[in-house]
Amino acid sequence: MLLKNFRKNTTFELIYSPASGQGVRNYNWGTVLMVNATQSPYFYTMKLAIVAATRLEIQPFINALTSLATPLGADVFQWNGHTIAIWITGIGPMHTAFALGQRLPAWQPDFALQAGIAGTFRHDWEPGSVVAISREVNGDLGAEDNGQFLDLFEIGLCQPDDAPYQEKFLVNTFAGWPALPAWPLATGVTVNTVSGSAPTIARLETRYQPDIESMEGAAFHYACLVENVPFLQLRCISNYVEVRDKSKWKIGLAVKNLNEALLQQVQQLTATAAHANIVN
Ligand SMILES: O=C(O)c1cccc(C(=O)CC[C@H]2O[C@@H](n3cnc4c(=O)[nH]cnc43)[C@H](O)[C@@H]2O)c1
Repeated sequence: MLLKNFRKNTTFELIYSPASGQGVRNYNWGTVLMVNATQSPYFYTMKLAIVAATRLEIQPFINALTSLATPLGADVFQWNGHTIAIWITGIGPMHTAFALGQRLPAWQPDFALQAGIAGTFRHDWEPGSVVAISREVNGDLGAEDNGQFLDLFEIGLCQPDDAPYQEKFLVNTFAGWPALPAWPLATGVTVNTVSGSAPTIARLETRYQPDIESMEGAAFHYACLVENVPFLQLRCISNYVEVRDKSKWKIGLAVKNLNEALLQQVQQLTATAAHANIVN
């Protein structure tokens, strides 16, 4: 939140609650602050991290930012007084976890937003549809036992409710996010290997009832939950999870729709926060 040039005894509705900073960090959304001229002014700008596995997936968004915002450096922009950083992590959970493990604690963003294309298990969902992921599960972290897959929890190396897991899932409650996402909510499963055989697909569906498959979602949820950063994962469906036929993937459509949704979400976030700049 940025409060500036306020008049004596002005009240402000807290429109944006930062995850970091000082002074107002413990207030909730909707809190009305009374600020008087004897108090030090609080200057808050939102720090937003946009996370993607590949640059290709969010290139249209980066192009839009380049024309609408002020570049502050490589992959860092200023928009409506807020700082937006683009973090390209690489494909898969390992690359994503390492990148976020380095960057989240170092930069401490107020919000993190992951955007990417994904496969869907739901044959009634259309390629090009955008969803927000409400919970994630690791799909291939465990052991094979004589042809049967056992996940970490079934082996007993982890308890289903060991923090930050909730019954095996990495749940986004959207706590700290300004509003519930405008897109349908979906369950995501994260894999190292894109599922492309009937037994693997059946195993994942039976165990976890996922709607969406990606290669980074669980790592993003895990990192944000551990670092206590409010987060949102947006995915746009590029393909069905089925026996691999890349010729059927609608990557162009998925990237287009993903980037429209991403721009809309970021505009909403920055505009809401910018509202705090308005001085009466
Ligand atoms: O051409 C290939 O064989 C190939 C193999 C693995 C991945 C790719 C990608 O282009 C995926 C990039 C990116 O997209 C996400 N994604 C998209 N569809 C799926 C899916 O069905 N299952 C898992 N991940 C998917 C993923 O998050 C990657 O980052 C191409």
